[in-house]
Amino acid sequence: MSVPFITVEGPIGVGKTTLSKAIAESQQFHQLREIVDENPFLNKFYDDIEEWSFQTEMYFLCNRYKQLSDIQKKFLYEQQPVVADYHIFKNLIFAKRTLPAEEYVKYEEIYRILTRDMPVPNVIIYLHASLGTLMKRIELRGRDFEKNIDPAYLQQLSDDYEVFVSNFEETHPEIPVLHVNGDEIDFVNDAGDLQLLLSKVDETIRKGAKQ
Ligand SMILES: Nc1ncnc2c1ncn2[C@@H]1O[C@H](COP(=O)(O)OP(=O)(O)O)[C@@H](O)[C@H]1O
Ligand SMILES: Nc1nc2c(ncn2[C@H]2C[C@H](O)[C@@H](COP(=O)(O)O)O2)c(=O)[nH]1
Repeated sequence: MSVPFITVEGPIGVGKTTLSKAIAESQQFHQLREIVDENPFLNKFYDDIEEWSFQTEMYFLCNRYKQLSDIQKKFLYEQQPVVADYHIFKNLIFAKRTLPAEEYVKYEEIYRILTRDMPVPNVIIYLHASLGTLMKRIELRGRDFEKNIDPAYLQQLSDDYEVFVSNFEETHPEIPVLHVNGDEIDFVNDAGDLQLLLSKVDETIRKGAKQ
């Protein structure tokens, strides 16, 4: 049995951080949260994606590399379960969308080198929702730099996630992926929905831990 390492994935604002916190609390797992507000390029990125994409993607990649290396040493090697609000593959989804092709090729090489010995999750929870729901939640969260987020960019990323996750499931059949429709399940305001979801997560963790 391997120690549970769960990642919650999905497009911007879908509820990854919120759900991973709920899982961490109910299962007594360590919660790994991605660093967003500290990213010095994100503000500028949303003003001019073309100009700032390389710095932004490299920052996210280096930061996640460091976080996951630490998690491996301090938690997973010690048999302590972890739930993260991202899978490192999200770097490729964003970078493919934001970098010019020739830069993406270089970026992907660096990504492969850095992630070669990164811990691999044994369960993925994939949250998805309609554009309307994502926009509402981003507004609710109220981050300044996301105020003028382009709905087309958000929709493209959502579509990219669908394609990526479907390919991932084909290439990694041993890793269970729990799909959650965020339009239908309100795990923030409906305690019944939350309990139902947590029990499905629990079932999926059991499946994943047998790998
Ligand atoms: N299932 C849900 N139902 C209602 N509100 C939600 C739901 N999931 C998240 N939210 C709200 O949407 C906002 C964005 O959630 P967050 O967890 O930060 O998303 P992410 O980490 O995917 O970007 C937060 O204000 C959160 O309370
Ligand atoms: N260009 C990139 N932007 C990213 C990446 N990871 C996150 N982000 C942005 C998207 C949101 O504005 C904010 C928080 O992300 P959530 O998915 O947690 O809402 O940061 C990335 O790799 N590249």
